[in-house]
Amino acid sequence: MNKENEHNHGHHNHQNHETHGDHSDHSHHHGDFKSKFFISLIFAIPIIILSPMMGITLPFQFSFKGSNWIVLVLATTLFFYGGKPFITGAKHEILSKKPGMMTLVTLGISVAYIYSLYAFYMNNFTNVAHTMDFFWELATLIVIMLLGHWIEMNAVGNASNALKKMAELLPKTAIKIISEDERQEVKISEIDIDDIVEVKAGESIPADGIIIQGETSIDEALVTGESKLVPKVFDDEVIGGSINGSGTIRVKVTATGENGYLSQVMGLVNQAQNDKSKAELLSDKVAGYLFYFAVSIGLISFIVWMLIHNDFDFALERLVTVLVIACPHALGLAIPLVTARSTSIGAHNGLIIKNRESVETARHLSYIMMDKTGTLTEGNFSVNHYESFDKQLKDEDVLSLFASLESNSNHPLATGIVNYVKSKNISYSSPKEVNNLPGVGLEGTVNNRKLKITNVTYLDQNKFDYNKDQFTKLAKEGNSVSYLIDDKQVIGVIAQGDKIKETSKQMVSDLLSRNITPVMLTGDNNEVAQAVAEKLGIDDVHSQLMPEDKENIIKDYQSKGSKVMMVGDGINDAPSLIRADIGMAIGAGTDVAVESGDVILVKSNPSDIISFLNLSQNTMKKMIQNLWWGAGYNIIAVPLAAGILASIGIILSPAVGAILMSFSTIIVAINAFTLKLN
Ligand SMILES: Nc1ncnc2c1ncn2[C@@H]1O[C@H](COP(=O)(O)OP(=O)(O)OP(=O)(O)O)[C@@H](O)[C@H]1O
Ligand SMILES: [Cu+]
Ligand SMILES: [Mg+2]
Repeated sequence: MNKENEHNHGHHNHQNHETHGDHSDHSHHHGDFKSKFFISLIFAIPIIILSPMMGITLPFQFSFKGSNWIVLVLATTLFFYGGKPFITGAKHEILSKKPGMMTLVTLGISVAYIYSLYAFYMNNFTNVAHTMDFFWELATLIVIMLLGHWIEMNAVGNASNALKKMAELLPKTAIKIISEDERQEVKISEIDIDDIVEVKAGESIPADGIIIQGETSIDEALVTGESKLVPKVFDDEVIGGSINGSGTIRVKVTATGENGYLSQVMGLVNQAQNDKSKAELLSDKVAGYLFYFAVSIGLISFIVWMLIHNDFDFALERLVTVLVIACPHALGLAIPLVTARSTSIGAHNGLIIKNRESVETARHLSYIMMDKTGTLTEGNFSVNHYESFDKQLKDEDVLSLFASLESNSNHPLATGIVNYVKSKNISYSSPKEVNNLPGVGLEGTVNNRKLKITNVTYLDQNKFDYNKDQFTKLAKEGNSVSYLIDDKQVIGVIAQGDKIKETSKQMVSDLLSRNITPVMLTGDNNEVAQAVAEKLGIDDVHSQLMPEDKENIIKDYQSKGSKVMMVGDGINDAPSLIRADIGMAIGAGTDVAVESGDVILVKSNPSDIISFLNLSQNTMKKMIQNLWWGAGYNIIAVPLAAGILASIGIILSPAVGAILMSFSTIIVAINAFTLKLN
């Protein structure tokens, strides 16, 4: 149930292209960080030069009488101006009761600022021994924080602007054919379904449609990932956003705007980026803990250093460094960046990942169940034998009856028969009162005769007489065999063969080498199922299944604790696609299957099953690496910042802490960006 709900909202998400997930909350500071960085830098330089404490590193001093006042004014301005994005961010976090990165940074710079005010007061208005102020530390800290966050934002932008790139695939205008000698350039938004548009060589296709004139080859890299020209002729489908090769074509538009293929994919990618996956919820949690961890370690190290050295300045510096270094910025981006990248790599390679959890589940799979027709085989049936058993009917008459009854069905067997009959120029009529018999065939009235087309299971169950030897022979040759019956007897037979997809065999052996057991689930007869399974190397075969059997088999395997993926294309596969831990729909299949799937294979190519497993494996690897770079590094960084190695001279200043914290984010972004499919 739960799962179905998820799917539903997946289909209404095209409106929210504007909305963004939590993690991009601060992306509107993007420009902010940049200009604030440069202006803050200008403020920081005199602060650093005029700060007396810089004497440690500089052999001479620039300070003069009264210069400390200049430092105070500049630093105060810098704190409020440069620190503003962090302070505002912290306010948001505290109001929503989720103290995190911004709160840590704000705590860090506030402690530094307030303490410096105190030092300033002590130095200028009391006779107490010299107290070190922190203004130059504050200045460098703010400047580096701004720089770091600006670079981070850029990196994040690059990793997640796949959507923008996709949107740019569609041209802005199109040439609409109004009449034979009138054409008009119109905006893309003004194209309607059934309009005819002309696409010249080298131009992008403005909308999904069917070629009604001309021939060409088209670069469909947006679905296939590879820039390869696919030949297209009359009646072939074209996808909006793909690029026309050498010929001029006229296209009758079948889908525009939000219904177009590209928009749908963009909607899915967008949704995937906004939904929180389990890994992401985990990283949010860790980020929350990190706040408390940093504050407690910071305070503890402050107290410990006070007890050891009784040096307030030193202790305070350690506190600030801890707060700064623990800024979980990287963590907030660790998972979303990887998923954004993974989803868009998928989409560009014909793998549409509707439910992102499937990427996380994929590594636990023990079984992949596959429907036969359309999944492992082409689903283009040729007719190998047909015969009449009724003396009144010629073989061709039986063939015509088969075609008549099948003519309204879009089952692959039906399409095979109708195409064959059309190619032989045999006429057929329209059926009446057609009724699908799931897992069996169909019934209906043709020329006032009540007829059924069924498989052998039905004949056996209902005790019809038929030629069993002939059946065994046809089936052993790899044929799906269907019978035509009236209420009393079998009046004809048709045997249809299908070709195994080229990449099926490789896919099966790849699965086996990954220790995933391939299982075939088919409604077809045992003999054909065995023949196909043997050719492919599949040992676990379930045949002559009724649609509900597939779901039950999946439940069965699941009840033993296994994770199961189902790959299918038919209406009858929809329940099992939903039932399975991952439902993978073949893109060329029925809409119902596609709606029920968590993942869609646009190219209908079995080798993409392996690509999906690879992508998911690589994605998980990157996520785990990123969790370490985003949070795990604190195991080392925080104690260092707290001064645990001070005894051997390793002490981090707050500014160095800030540099390290930015590094971690940049590493996380680069790591996500280098995610590959294979
Ligand atoms: N329109 C039809 N014409 C003829 N036979 C049909 C038709 N629809 C279903 N059948 C019969 O029912 C059986 C099961 O069909 P179904 O579409 O449920 O198969 P399936 O479980 O998807 O298996 P697969 O796709 O692997 O062949 C078919 O093998 C066929 O014998
Ligand atoms: Cu940060
Ligand atoms: Mg099927």
